Order: sequence, then structure tokens, then C-alpha cells
Amino acid sequence: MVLKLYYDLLSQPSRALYIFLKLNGVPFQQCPVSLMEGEHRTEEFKQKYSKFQKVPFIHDGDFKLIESIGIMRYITREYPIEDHWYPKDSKKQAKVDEYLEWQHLNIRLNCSTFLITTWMNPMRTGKQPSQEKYDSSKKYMLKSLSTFEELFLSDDGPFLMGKEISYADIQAACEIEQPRLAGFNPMVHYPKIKTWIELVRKECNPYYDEAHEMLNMLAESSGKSTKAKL
Ligand SMILES: N[C@@H](CCC(=O)N[C@@H](CS)C(=O)NCC(=O)O)C(=O)O
Repeated sequence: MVLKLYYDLLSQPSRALYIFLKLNGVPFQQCPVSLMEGEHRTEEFKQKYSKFQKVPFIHDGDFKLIESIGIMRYITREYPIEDHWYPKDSKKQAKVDEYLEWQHLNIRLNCSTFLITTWMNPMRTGKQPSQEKYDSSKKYMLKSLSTFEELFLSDDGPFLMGKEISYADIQAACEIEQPRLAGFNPMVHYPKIKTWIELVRKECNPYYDEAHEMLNMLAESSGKSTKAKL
């Protein structure tokens, strides 16, 4: 039975897993779920697909799993995956985990909070955030991006773990692309991030562009309407 990936390409961890599976030639059935249309919010979805009602998740036969990083680790155990993505060597693997643990409460939290405050909530409610909320969410996002640039994009690069690309690069790039939906492009403000993300994109293409197609389209129209403010 083929692995099923449930995802929405507007979700950062969904894109990361999608790119990872494609790059490694893991056969999987694509099961898109539209978060914007609320497909994950129904009772039927909860009963039939995932009681957690979040994407991404997988069904591998009877086995169901949520959490993109846990899924990536499961895939590396179950399928022939090139070692550099998530090395078997204990110390090398620990360094990939170091980033994957760090990002939850930094890049992931702060870029998502900015997006929710300035793009998703206004879209849902028709109300713009107060200046105070706007400034605060932007401040924390910028702080995380600066820390990422200073501490993770070292001169030993070009990738987060050095000479070879790993899953940490895919995860980070997908999160850092996300604020573009709200008209803020980190690549314009952080030159080291720009150079690194262009390399990640090159290494992961054509799947990187495929996964970001919808985001690129929405970001373009969002950029036009919010440029003045940002
Ligand atoms: N830590 C989880 C994050 C899962 C998550 O928060 N997914 C979001 C999209 S990025 C979602 O499904 N949100 C729908 C909702 O909360 O209604 C992972 O890495 O898989």
C-alpha cells in the first residue's frame, strides 16, 4: 500500500515534506487538503483522516502519523534516503536536530505569528491589527531572522550543516518563505539569507518551485497591496 501524504502547499511543514519525498523518489499518493476552505475542520475529516485536524500527516497503511519532523525521521528509517538529509552519524544527526528543535520557538513561531497577525486574521475578520500588535509581531520575526542569519548561516556553509544540504535547510527555507504572503520578503532585508535560500532552491528544484507555486502567486498580489506599509 502506497504512503499517503496529506498536505496543503500553503503550509510550511507540508511543503518541506513534499519536497523531501519528491527529491528522494519516495513513492507517495498526493492527498491535498485545503486549509483555506476549512476541509480539515469537519467532523468527517476528524473521524476518517486525522483527529488532530492539522497538516501535514501521513497514512502508511494502517499507520497514521502527524508532525512533519517525526514523519521525516520515520521516512529516513523506512525508505532508502541519501544520508546527508538526516545523517546516521550520531553527532551529525544531533546538529540537524539542534536546528529542528531551535526553530519551533524561533523562526517557526515568530514568522507564523507575523503572518497570522498581519495576513490571516485580517482576511478572516476584515479587521487590521492594532499598530502595537503589528509592531510587536514584526519585531520578534526580525529578531529570529537576525539570529538565524548570524548564528546558523556561518562561514562554514553554504548550508546550515556545512557543505551538504540537510532536512534542516528545507524546513528553514519553507518557514522563511512564508511571511512573503503578508508582503514581507526576508530575502530583501537579509543578504545572507538570500544567498543561502537561492542555493537551497537550486538544490531542491524542480520540487522547490513546484511546492512554492501557489505561495509565489499569492505573495505577488499580497506584495502589491501591502508594500507601502512594510
Ligand atoms: N508542528 C507541526 C505543525 C502543524 C501545523 O500547525 N499545521 C498547520 C499548517 S502549517 C495547520 O494545519 N493548521 C490548521 C489549523 O490549525 O486549523 C508540524 O510540523 O507538522
